[in-house]
Amino acid sequence: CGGDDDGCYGPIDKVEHVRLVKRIQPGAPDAPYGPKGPLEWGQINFMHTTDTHGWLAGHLKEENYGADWGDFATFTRRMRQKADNLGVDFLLVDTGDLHDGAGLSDATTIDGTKSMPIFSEVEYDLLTIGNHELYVTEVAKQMFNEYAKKWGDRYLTSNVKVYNDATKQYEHVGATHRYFITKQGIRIMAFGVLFDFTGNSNASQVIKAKDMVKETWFQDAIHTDKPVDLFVLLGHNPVRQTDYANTFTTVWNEIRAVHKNTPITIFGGHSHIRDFAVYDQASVGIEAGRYCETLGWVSQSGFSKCNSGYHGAKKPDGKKLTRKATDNSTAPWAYSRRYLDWNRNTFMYHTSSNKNFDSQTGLEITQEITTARKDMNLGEVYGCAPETYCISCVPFDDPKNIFPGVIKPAVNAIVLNEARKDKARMIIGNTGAIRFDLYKGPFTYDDNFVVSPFRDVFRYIPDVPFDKASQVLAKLNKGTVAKREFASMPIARDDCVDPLIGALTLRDMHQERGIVRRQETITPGYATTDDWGTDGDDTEHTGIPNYSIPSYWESRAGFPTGSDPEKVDLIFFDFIEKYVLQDLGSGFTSDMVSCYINCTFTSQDFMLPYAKLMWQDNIDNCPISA
Ligand SMILES: Nc1ccn([C@@H]2O[C@H](COP(=O)(O)O)[C@@H](O)[C@H]2O)c(=O)n1
Ligand SMILES: [Zn+2]
Ligand SMILES: [Zn+2]
Repeated sequence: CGGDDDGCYGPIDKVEHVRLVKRIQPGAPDAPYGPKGPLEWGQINFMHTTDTHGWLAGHLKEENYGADWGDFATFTRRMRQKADNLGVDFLLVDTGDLHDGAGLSDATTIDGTKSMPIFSEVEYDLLTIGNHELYVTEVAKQMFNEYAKKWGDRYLTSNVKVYNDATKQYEHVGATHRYFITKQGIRIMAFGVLFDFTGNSNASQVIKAKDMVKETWFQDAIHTDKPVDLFVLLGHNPVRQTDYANTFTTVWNEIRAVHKNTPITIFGGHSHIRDFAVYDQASVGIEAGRYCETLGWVSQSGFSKCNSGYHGAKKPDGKKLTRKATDNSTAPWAYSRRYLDWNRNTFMYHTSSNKNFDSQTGLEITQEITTARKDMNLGEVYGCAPETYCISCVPFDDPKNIFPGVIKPAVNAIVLNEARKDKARMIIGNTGAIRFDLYKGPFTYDDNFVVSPFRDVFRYIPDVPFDKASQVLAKLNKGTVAKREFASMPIARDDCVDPLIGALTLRDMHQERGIVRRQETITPGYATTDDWGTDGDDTEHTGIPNYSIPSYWESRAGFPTGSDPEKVDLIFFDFIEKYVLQDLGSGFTSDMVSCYINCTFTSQDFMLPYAKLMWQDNIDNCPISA
């Protein structure tokens, strides 16, 4: 057991990158329980990715999401070819958040240096920007100077500007909008909008949607003399609109006020869920999950020579889409939607390609990923994790929850300033900084970024009276400050608000996320409920529990036994410094805050030493499967 193709999970080679997920061959006895049936093709067909966060190597420990960017590139090419053969349109769209979540994107000095050239090898038709492209100035500039140039008018950043060092002005990163005509004659007007994000560095400006829609270019675009058969609205926003998340509604209302019947098809993101929302009988929106786990599919028919420039096949595939957006729709538009699991079996099934699936380009991209991972030592093993610890599959206080199970003991053991080791300390973090479950088995350099990808510096205030410090966590979790500051964020529930974005917890409302190891029968995984019901998942899964978690965690160390200390060192990520200070109240100011270990010791730096310290048992014979 150990090769790529022998049907077993191989051990991780300490230095070499070895695919942990076997490359599934169709028809193999243990091929995953697969898609429920062929996709329904329409006159125009969209595939959608969002929140890929650097997961281009695929999920090396989860077979059900095991395809890599090379496999995906092959799949998209084959689907494009299939569309051409059917005489219909095919558009591939992405809605941002390309970094922060995996070693490939985050282990370089500037995020994306290695991953972005690989991402960019897939030919997208439309893309838009996510908040993770704007936290760090160098990343925002990379998008502005390199990828916006490369993607040209396909990159739509209607409300996002970046400072241009040459002109000394803030300029739209990509295009504000794009008018184009598809191969089959559909005349499209497209926009790309980011939610009202405020956590960006000063290298960028995010214009609120309510202000953007008043701008001349936008009004001109929706009042254009050119014929528009379809509006495509891309956005790094949840498609399910609430009082807190209403960017799409704002833009949608403006378009609808002018174009009463023109279809508006929407592609969202940011809340990391599978979702499909119906806006009206001529408008639907899809959100395709996160982390290269999901590929979204939307097809649409109803175009004719009376209502459009469409000149392609009337009934693609010999069938006709029949499902209207709403039950009482009188509009001609019919749709299908599907959430595809990101694995080779899915890709092969939907292209009927069997053993001939791989393409030269796809294999080359896979090779590039393998080489990059090797160069970056991403497969290097630092420890053998004794258990699987998850973020939300068990309650927050369960020993198998990642916060009590790993994060708190790890910061207690590793985040220590030697000069202050005799002081009692409290460490506070936002749960949103911990991005993924940690699996039993080899803990690699890559896993460090998978679990804790950000470079959030540990800062502290020395000698805070315990009675003040001990109130901070509850106040942060109550979120009064956060709600005021982030009133426009997509907040799901009061008890599980991530005040900095608030969106991850929306997932709780819609679905259960599963961990998949091997798939011989129906397995745990996404079991999605959306506006059309429960039939959207391409591969059926049983769900797994998904508990809500608070927005912040706290850990205590160096406390005297049996009593509370008079004072503590209060340690926290710089990312939440503003809120900690506000919740400490009067008497606490930013000049009291300094770096705790040093100003380069960040949330990327505590997991690897912890693995080296605590997880050395079985290190040379560390099994990956549970
Ligand atoms: N330096 C940072 C940046 C972000 N976060 C966390 O990420 C959340 C946003 O992620 P999305 O993929 O949903 O856009 C944000 O709310 C923070 O929780 C962070 O911890 N540190
Ligand atoms: Zn995201
Ligand atoms: Zn986001």
